Amino acid sequence: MNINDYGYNDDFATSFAQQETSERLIPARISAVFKHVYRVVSEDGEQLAKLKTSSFRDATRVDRPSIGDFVALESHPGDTSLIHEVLTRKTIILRDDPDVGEQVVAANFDYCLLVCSANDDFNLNRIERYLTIAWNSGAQPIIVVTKSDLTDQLHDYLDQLEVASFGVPVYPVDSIHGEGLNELQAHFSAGDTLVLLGSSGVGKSSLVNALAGEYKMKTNEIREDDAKGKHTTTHRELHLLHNGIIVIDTPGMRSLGIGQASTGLEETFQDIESLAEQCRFYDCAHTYEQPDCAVQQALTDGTLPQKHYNNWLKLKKELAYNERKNNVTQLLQEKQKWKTIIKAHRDNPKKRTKR
Ligand SMILES: Nc1nc2c(ncn2[C@@H]2O[C@H](COP(=O)(O)OP(=O)(O)OP(=O)(O)O)[C@@H](O)[C@H]2O)c(=O)[nH]1
Ligand SMILES: [Zn+2]
Repeated sequence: MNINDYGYNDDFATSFAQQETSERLIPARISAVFKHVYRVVSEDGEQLAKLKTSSFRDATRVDRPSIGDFVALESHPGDTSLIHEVLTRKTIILRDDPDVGEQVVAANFDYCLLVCSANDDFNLNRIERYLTIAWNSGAQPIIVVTKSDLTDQLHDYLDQLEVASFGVPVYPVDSIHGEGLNELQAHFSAGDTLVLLGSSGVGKSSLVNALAGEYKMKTNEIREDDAKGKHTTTHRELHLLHNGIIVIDTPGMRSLGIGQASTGLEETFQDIESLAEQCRFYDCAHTYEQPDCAVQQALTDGTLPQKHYNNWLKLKKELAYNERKNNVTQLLQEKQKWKTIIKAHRDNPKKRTKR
């Protein structure tokens, strides 16, 4: 098995070369994430791996490997291998989970496919949300309109997308009969990694199967705890398709908040952002009827669609909320740090504690 087939390239090799260890390590990619164990692929083939405890003792959830990550592996063929380090990520999608906090949904993908279907589910606001996430991830967004065979209004949908996408490529496809697939396929090369963002039922799995030809999405099971004979299944997986394209499949993609995607928001709403720049009021919120506000004027003369503007406001609010929440978290962490320092000082007043 050649790790380059899995998207390993010079950038990751540079990150890998920075290891300072006497052990023999090899580069590997995380191809499945289970509760306490990972599946990795490397020149030694497919194997199970665990975190090397000493390397990840102080690691946050975000520091730990996620699907798509490249890692430095102490390989033990036939036994459980050890992950020493996560190599510098090229792209990333984060998700703030109310139960477990911030975590990495996927890493190191080249393209974000924003999948929507050409039927009643078609929703421009949702596309704008996905665009925001995609721009912020660092990967290139591509919009795929599935089920093109089920509508006679395809051109209407494509027109709407052309306005909203600012040059992001848009591909209509019919995954069942194969229409439009060659055009989409031509966008990718072997070794490219894709993630698909889209609501349940829009046709993500069908699209992957269609792109892959004979490939069928398979389900995976793993025996996690031999002593108790427990089985755990997962959907966090990375697949190498027969045409050399790599697809990350994770349920985390179905409902995503925009997190702190301020860059993504600027890209997605670049028309409003540039209107806002033209606005002559220094700290205008562009939200209420102010006769000379450039944004309000564009709304009035109809050059700025109201729906697009409303979604911008909504996502901006969500962003502001997330940032406030993050500040509170930082504040609490800071407080906790000082508590620890004060306690250490109290327990041992002579010893100076490091901040
Ligand atoms: N006619 C037509 N049907 C499609 C197309 N793509 C998907 N479908 C159908 O839409 C349904 C949902 O497709 P899936 O591929 O399972 O959707 P998904 O996005 O993977 O759904 P989740 O796994 O729930 O996220 C299935 O019945 C597919 O056969 C298409 O291009 N044309
Ligand atoms: Zn204004």
